[in-house]
Amino acid sequence: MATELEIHFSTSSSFSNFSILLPKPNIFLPFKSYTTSFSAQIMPCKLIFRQLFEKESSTYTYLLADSLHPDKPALLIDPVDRTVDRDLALVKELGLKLIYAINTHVHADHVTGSGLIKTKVPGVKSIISKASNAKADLFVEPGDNIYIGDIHLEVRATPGHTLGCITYVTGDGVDQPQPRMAFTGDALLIRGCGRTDFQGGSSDKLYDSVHSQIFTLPKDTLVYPAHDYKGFTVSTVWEEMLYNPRLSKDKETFKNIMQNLNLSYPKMIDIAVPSNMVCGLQETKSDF
Ligand SMILES: N[C@@H](CCC(=O)N[C@@H](CSS)C(=O)NCC(=O)O)C(=O)O
Repeated sequence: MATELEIHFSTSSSFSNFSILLPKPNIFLPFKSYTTSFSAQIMPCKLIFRQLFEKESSTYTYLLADSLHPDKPALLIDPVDRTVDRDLALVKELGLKLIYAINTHVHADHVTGSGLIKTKVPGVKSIISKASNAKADLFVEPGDNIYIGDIHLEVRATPGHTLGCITYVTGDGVDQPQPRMAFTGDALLIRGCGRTDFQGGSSDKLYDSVHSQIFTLPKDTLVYPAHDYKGFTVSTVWEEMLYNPRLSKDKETFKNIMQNLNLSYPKMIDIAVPSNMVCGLQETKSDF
């Protein structure tokens, strides 16, 4: 089986990371460099990270894996049923072992791919919050950690878009990806946030969730949402605290903005919600 030489470069002045994958057996040479020249400082950079897009619902799925672990364990955050084959092909191509298919919440606009993934890759466990009341193999609560090899995601409760919304944040520690990364689902979008008009939504709760659980993270924490409708891919806690047109305001102004969004219901809501309550398997045989 082909293995990869993975070289990571990062600059001290920006948040960007990029990697070059070369076909070489079993050798990892991680570097950290500043500006254009290699520095003597060599730091392990373990994370394989990919942001994947599903265009009909404008949903982001995230692939994370520990490249230094012999098994290369991986997880997918918010997979979509329509793009499961693409995502699994990537997992295979990169030589990863998928262990978890996890959701930030019960989606209303598309069907989760986690149930379908379980039928295609035996052994994968689906994960959702206990507060969602949805079915899955494993349920997480605030303070829990999800491990893939030596990398972990911390579970933070961020209700408000739905009752059971959670944000997954990469661990706090020198051996964890730097800067930290927050997978905010629909709680915090880039220059926006999830609507609060169904599924137990509450603008009051959403404001408190984002301010207490996300805006308290280090300012350089990268914000990766579940959707973007304008072409943005990533933001930071600092940027959203300053420039989010809803959540940078005081709570009363925020509640007023949310009350007057006047959005039409997602086209797929009547199919997506019941299906996602059973891990996306309503149409096929559920194993729960
Ligand atoms: N038009 C889309 C649904 C768009 C939408 O309502 N998005 C949700 C997240 S998915 S439930 C949302 O919270 N949007 C916030 C906003 O400010 O746009 C469809 O028909 O699927």
